[in-house]
Formats: sequence, C-alpha cells, structure tokens
Amino acid sequence: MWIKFNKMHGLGNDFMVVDLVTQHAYLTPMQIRHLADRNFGVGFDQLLLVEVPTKHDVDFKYRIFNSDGSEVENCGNGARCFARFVYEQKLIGRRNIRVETASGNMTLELTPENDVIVNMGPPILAPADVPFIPEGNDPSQAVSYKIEVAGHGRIELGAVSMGNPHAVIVVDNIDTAPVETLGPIIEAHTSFPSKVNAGFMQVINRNHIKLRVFERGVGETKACGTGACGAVVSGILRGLLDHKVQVDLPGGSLTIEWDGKGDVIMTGPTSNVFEGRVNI
Ligand SMILES: N[C@@H](CCC[C@H](N)C(=O)O)C(=O)O
Repeated sequence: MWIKFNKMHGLGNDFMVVDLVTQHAYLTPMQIRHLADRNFGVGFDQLLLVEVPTKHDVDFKYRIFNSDGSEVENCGNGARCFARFVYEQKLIGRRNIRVETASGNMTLELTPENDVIVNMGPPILAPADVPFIPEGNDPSQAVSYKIEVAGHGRIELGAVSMGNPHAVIVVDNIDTAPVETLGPIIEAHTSFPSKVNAGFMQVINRNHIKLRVFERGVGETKACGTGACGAVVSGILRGLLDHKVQVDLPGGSLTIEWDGKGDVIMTGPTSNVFEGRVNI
C-alpha cells in the first residue's frame, strides 16, 4: 500500500509527516523503524501523524513517533512543521490552529514568513509528574537535583516535563560536552522511569544559551524544541536566565519565552523539503 508524505524539518530535526485525515493507514513500530532508516527507508528523527481530532475544541490530533518506533507525548519542532503542513495541504484555511496531542492541547500561529509561534503550555515540575525519582525518593520539588551516574560521579540536573521529560545539565563548553557518552546513560537512568531527553546547556548570557540534546528514542539531533523549552525553564528556575532567551542549537536558533509561572512560548522556523510516496 502506498502513502503520501512530506519530508520537513525544524532546524534540522527532521520529520516524515503523513496526512491521515484524507488517507487511511496503520503503521506498526517495526514499519516506523524501517521508514526511519536513513539507508533503507525515508529517514527521519520523528514520524508525525495528522489525524481527525477526538475532541470538539481542537482542529486536529497530532501523534508523534520517535525513530525507534516509540510513541511520545510532544515534539516542539514537529509542532511547528505540523502547523505549516496542515495549512499548505489546505486541511485548514486559517493560520491559527488548535491541536490535540498525547500531552494536552496546544495553540499555534503560522506567520506569513512560515515561522510558527507555539503556545507549549506550562512546564511540569513536580518530580512525580515529570516523571523523575530523586535520590532518597524525596518527593519535594527543587530547582535542580543531584543523581549518581556510574562512571561520572554525581551529576547536577534540572528535571522538567514539557509533556515529555527533559534532564538539563549545565556545561562550560558546548563543543566538548559529553553528549554522546553521558547522554545515553542519562536517557536510561533509573531516576527517569519513562526514560528522558538529555539536554546540555552552555549559558552565554542571561538571554542567550547554546544547547545540544541527546533525544530519547533517537540519539543526538540537530535541534529539540521541547528540549529548548525545558532548558530555558530550568535556567530561569536556577536563576541563570531572564524571561526571553535565544537558544542556539546545532541546526539553528529558537526564541523561548517564559514568565516563570504560565505557558512557555516557542518561536521558530519550518522547512518543507519534498513530497513523496512510499510503499508501506
Ligand atoms: N524533537 C522533539 C522531541 C521529540 C520527542 C523526544 N525524542 C521524546 O522522546 O520525548 C522536539 O523538537 O521537541
């Protein structure tokens, strides 16, 4: 069976986007892993499925799968590409879009330049809801925690959920940060029962950070939108950042705003690379 898809990216975090409003298909985790393969398939970090909503107050349902086939709760770069996709495919006639995800509803606004402003909702900080198990099982919320990591000693990190879980580690130099070695150990650490995305943040000044993210279920990506939100929230809570921050990722920059209590706002670009058909 053939399905149509678009290949898109947000700052190099790349996606296969499939319209399941006008097409019908079911993809198993094994098929998703095959499609994600950069040699034998289409190749992507995440698969984004656009579906008919199950609720009345939204326009679409948007589902996200990592390249390892696991379904996840949220994807910031994917959300921006989703907004551009539904508008350009004429699935909707307005640039203000409401969408249902596995972690709640989001509102998105597509600008004439094809940037997207996303209301990502509030960060989740209660350890049990991240989910994060602090050492000693202390349920109280802190701005940062220390966990024992085999071979690396005690690592200090922030634990933030943007619908999906993020650990945020501050480093002195982003270029030499141990993303490929420490990233996978943090991803699978027992303190994070649902696994975690591991972000490494260098603070340049109170309005500017550099960030690399070892993504759960993928590996290091060129950019992570929810990771950028989690890093800025963690940096603000730790007293390191102001409320509006430029986040430089390997694939480009995002602007993240958080007033310290309400919703996190992410603004960034989208790219539509090509359209294709694939036999599943
Ligand atoms: N690339 C994404 C995040 C995708 C999901 C993540 N790997 C997870 O497992 O939570 C983004 O831009 O937010």
